[in-house]
Amino acid sequence: MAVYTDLGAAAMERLLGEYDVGALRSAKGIAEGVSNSNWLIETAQGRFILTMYERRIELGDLPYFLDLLDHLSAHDCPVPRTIHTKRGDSFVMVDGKAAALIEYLPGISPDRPSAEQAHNVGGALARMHLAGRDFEKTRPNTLGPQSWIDMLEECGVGGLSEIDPALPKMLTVARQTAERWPPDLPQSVIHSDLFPDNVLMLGERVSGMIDFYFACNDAMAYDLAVTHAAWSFDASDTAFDPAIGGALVEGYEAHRPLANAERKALPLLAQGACLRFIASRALDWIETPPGALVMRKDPMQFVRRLKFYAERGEKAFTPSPI
Ligand SMILES: Nc1ncnc2c1ncn2[C@@H]1O[C@H](COP(=O)(O)OP(=O)(O)O)[C@@H](O)[C@H]1O
Ligand SMILES: N[C@@H](CCOP(=O)(O)O)C(=O)O
Repeated sequence: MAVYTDLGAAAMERLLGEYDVGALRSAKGIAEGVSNSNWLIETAQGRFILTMYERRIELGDLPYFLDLLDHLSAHDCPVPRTIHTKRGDSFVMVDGKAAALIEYLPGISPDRPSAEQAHNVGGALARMHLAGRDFEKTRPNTLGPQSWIDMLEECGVGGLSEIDPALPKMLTVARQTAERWPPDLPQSVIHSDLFPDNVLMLGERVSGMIDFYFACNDAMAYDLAVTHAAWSFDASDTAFDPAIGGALVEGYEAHRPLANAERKALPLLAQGACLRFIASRALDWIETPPGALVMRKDPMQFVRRLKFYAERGEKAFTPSPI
């Protein structure tokens, strides 16, 4: 579940009163998600998402994330707009916590994406990268190569091996990958966490890309590699689906063809993407006590994907027509 804060009816009405969205009709907590509290809000004017920022988010980064939604939406990307208060603010403070009202977008996150859906997600990602190039705010990637090493070191060899005996080795792999990390690939705004649960779809069409709270300025090809690693494997992780991976890359390149250096870098970028999720999941695993309300995600899932990318190299990214 992801409603960490109990906002009573009066507090909710007061909060919504800051906005020009009409009278509050209902507010329902949303079960999905792990980081923030989310409510589906209905007012006389329609539906909205209210997000209260609970963990991992620096207040100083909120203008980047929330203005980015407006920028991308104004550039015809399927991204929800930020609703501003009557005073023009993009977020409000409630008992010391920041909260923002976001446009509601229809759609369902796919659990078994089709190749056509993957193709369209690749296209939406490329269009987002193109639209992000003239976004005036910047934010560094705080989850870049050094952070994987830092997070794994924070877990400690003992902590890692308690999760799985194969995990401590990832510290060496992270150091080696960081040393080989390509420094100068073309950059833009990247989502950097475009998992299926952060995409809403209506049939084959992408109706929404959400959860931009890891967005930053970094290599566009890295974002494609993250998305590839997040979408192209079946839930049991036993199989890579070349039709999904191929369609994703092909859909991306229909809008933004990759430069040779980007294409060559993809296998390493995908290994880095795996390390980023291995490290954050391992740290979350250690910091989240068993029995907590939040589901712990398995770091070993991305150890297996990392091995796949190391073995398969460029062949993992060969486009296959849908
Ligand atoms: N703009 C939106 N339109 C429709 N549903 C949304 C929107 N934003 C979030 N949601 C819903 O809320 C859930 C959790 O949102 P998310 O931003 O992914 O939370 P978290 O950061 O906690 O993972 C999503 O799975 C989706 O169902
Ligand atoms: N996609 C990440 C988890 C990020 O959490 P979120 O709740 O902010 O989407 C992973 O799978 O490890």
